[in-house]
Amino acid sequence: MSSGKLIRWGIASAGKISEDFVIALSTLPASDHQVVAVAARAQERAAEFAKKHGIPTALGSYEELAKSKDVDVVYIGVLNPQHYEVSLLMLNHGKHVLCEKPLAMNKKQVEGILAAAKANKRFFMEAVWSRFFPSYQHVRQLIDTGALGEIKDVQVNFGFPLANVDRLQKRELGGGVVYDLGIYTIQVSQWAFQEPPQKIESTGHTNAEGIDDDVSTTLTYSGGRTARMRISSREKLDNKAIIKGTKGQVTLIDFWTPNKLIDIDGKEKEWLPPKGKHATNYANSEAMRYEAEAVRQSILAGELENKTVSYADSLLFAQIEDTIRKQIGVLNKYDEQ
Ligand SMILES: NC(=O)C1=CN([C@@H]2O[C@H](COP(=O)(O)OP(=O)(O)OC[C@H]3O[C@@H](n4cnc5c(N)ncnc54)[C@H](OP(=O)(O)O)[C@@H]3O)[C@@H](O)[C@H]2O)C=CC1
Ligand SMILES: O=C1OC[C@@H](O)[C@H](O)[C@H]1O
Repeated sequence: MSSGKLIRWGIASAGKISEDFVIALSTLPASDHQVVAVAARAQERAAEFAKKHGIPTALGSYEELAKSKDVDVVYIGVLNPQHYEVSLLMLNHGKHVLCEKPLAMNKKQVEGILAAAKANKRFFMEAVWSRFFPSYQHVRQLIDTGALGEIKDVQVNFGFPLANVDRLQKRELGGGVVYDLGIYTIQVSQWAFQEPPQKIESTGHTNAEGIDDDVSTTLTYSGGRTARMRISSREKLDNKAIIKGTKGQVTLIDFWTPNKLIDIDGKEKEWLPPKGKHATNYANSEAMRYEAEAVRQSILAGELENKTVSYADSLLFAQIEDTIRKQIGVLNKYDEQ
């Protein structure tokens, strides 16, 4: 660590979400967060990215980033099938890590990553950024204080027309709507119920390559309470999460990136993150600033995990994803290893 409160980020991949994460960091105080290096599979791409964002070092491999002495924590924005190997690479070189969702291709890989984090005594977190929004923190409070009563039902839909996005549609790129969008609907249900589901029932459709592109799942919790979810890369859905309790309900609007909610009193409540210097590739990515600051706080406190997205959370997310994929018949080579 270079100073009392500064953390120095390295960025693994020069892709879209990596760029958005750097833009989000630029909205935080430079005395707290600095991006010191970016690495890509090709040096030129890293150099172009570094030039645009004023990053001092551009590296032509993730290995060089892992070995860098200037980096405290690595943000991993590579494609899904590479999350496992790049996480291990960084952890085994003593870096703290924030890795994009879905953490890995199955629960077994998640276990391997978490074992490496523990063995190396390094902070590790799956980048489930939604949970760090002020709106999610508000919902947490409503649940924990009993203001919503007993949570009975969660209804959540997440869909966009993403048929032309290769990383969602192609098996070798880690495609599948369960991996890409399902993680969000699962995590919001778990945010509400705070216990593992007792039953998981899914039906789904696949694309011509046999990759899931529209899936409906019901998670049943104790006492017959349910979360009903639909995810789709075929069409736009309402993208809301409605959390109903015995005393009231709350609705997260655009629930994966919710600046807004409809509160228990029926009124809208809004929190807006500041804009960065550049436009982002994905909607509202500046709000990744909340998770970035949580990572800093955890690292400064010497924590290996953050309670908002804990190791146990990531293991359960992966287990639910695995079960859904199995139920709809979308398994892949990682499931056989
Ligand atoms: N939190 C959020 O809101 C979002 C999260 N994501 C997650 O971020 C990750 C990356 O998504 P996104 O940035 O959209 O992806 P990109 O298509 O921008 O690719 C990201 C990086 O992956 C590497 N890559 C690209 N193609 C290949 C390939 N064929 N083989 C191996 N590596 C390849 C490249 O790394 P290099 O630059 O080193 O060449 C590329 O820059 C995914 O895991 C996704 O789930 C995505 C969108 C939003
Ligand atoms: O994380 C994500 O959030 C927004 C979606 O458009 C994208 O496909 C997904 O990766």
